[in-house]
Amino acid sequence: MAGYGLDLQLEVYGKGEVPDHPFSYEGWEQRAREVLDAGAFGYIAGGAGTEWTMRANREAFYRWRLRPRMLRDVSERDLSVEVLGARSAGPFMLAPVGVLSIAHPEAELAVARAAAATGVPVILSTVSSFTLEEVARESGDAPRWFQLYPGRSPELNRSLVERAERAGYSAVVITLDTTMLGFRRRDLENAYLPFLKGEGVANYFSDPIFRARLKEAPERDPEAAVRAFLEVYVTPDLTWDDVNAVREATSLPVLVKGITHPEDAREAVRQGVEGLVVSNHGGRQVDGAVAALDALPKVVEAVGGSMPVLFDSGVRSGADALKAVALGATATLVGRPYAYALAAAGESGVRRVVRSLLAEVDLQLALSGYRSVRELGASSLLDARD
Ligand SMILES: Cc1cc2nc3c(=O)[nH]c(=O)nc-3n(C[C@H](O)[C@H](O)[C@H](O)COP(=O)(O)O)c2cc1C
Ligand SMILES: O=C(O)C(=O)c1ccccc1
Repeated sequence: MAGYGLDLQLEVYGKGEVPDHPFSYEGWEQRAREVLDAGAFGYIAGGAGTEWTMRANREAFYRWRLRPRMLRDVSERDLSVEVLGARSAGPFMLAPVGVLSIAHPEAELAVARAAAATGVPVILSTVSSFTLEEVARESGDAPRWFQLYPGRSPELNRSLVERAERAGYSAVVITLDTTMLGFRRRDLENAYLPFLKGEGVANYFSDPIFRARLKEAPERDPEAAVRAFLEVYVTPDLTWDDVNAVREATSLPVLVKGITHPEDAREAVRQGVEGLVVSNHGGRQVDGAVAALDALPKVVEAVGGSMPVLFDSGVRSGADALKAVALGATATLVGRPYAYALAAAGESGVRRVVRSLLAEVDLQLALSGYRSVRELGASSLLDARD
C-alpha cells in the first residue's frame, strides 16, 4: 500500500519540522538564484531571444487537464518505465546538462550518485565537467546513457562513443538542435560563455584523438585547446550522414534529440534510429519555435509506435510528466529542475528533487485511478480548447 508518495508524506509530516528545502520548482530556482553568480544563473535559466518559446513550453501544459477516474483499486502501483533496456523508477530521466561545474563543484559526479540512489537514469552530456569515465565510476551499476554532440572530426566522435561504450553507457543520444548556441540575450549581456573559462571540456581534453589535433597539450596551452574545442563543436553542416557514421561506430542503440517536426520524425523512422527525443532544448535554441508539448502528438503519430519517443522541455512536476506520457511519450527528461537543486544543495538536492517527482507522480497516478503509467492515454486528458 505504501509507495513513493506515502513514504515521503510520512517522512516529512512524521518529523513535524519545517524541511530545509523546497518542494516546488520555483523554490529550487530561487535557491539557485541566491547561491549562483548572475552569469551562471542566467546561463542555466535563460532561453533564446525573447524567451517566448521557453515560456510556451510551460504554457502548453496548461491546455491539458487530467481527468481522474474513481473506484479503480489502485493499491498496487508501478511507476517504473523501461526505455531501450534502461529501467527508471518513474517516467523520468535526467536530461544531459553540460558544464554543471558552474552550478556545483561536484557537478556530474553528484548527479550520477543521486541518479543511482533514486533509480532514475542519467544522460551524461558531452560537455561535462568530469570525464565520462569518472562519472561512470560514481554511477556504479546504475543505468546511464551518453549524449553526443557530433563534432567536425569523425574520428573524435568515434573515440567518444567507444569510450562511452567501454565505460558502461548503454545508449547514445545524439543532439541535433545545438550545432551552435542560440541567440541568448542574458549570456550576451553578462558576457558569459562557460567554455571560455575551461568549463565542460573534460571529455575533449582527455581524449587521445582530440589531443593529437593540438600543437601543445591542453595542460600547457589551455586557451589554444579551448579554441580547438570550439572549432570542433560548431557544426552547421551536420546531416543524417553524420548520425549514421556514429551509428556505425557503436553497437549501442542511438537516439536523436531535438525533434519537433513530424517530417523529421518520419525521417528518423526511415533512417532506423532506435529512439528520439521530442525537445526544443528547453527553449534555448530557436525563439518562436513550437512548444515541445504541442509538437509531441504529431511526432508520436508519425513514429507510430515503432520506437520510444522521449520528451523534454518544460517538465516541472509529476502532473507534467503524466500529461506528456498520456500524449504518447515513453518517459520524460528533466533539465533545469535538477540543475537548480544541484546548485542549491549538491547531491542531496538532486536526490530530493527526484524523490519529489517520484512521490508526486505516485500520488497523482493513484488519485487519477491508474496503476501504471502505461495505462495513460488520450482518454486520460481533456483538451481545454475543445
Ligand atoms: C544549462 C543547460 C545546459 C544544457 N546542456 C545540454 C547538453 O550539453 N546537451 C544536450 O543535449 N542538452 C543540453 N541541455 C538541454 C537539456 O538536455 C534539455 O533538453 C532541457 O534542459 C529540457 O528542458 P527543461 O530545462 O525545461 O527541463 C542543456 C540545458 C541547460 C538548461
Ligand atoms: O547550453 C546549452 O543549452 C547546451 O546545450 C550546451 C552546449 C555546449 C556546451 C554546454 C551546454
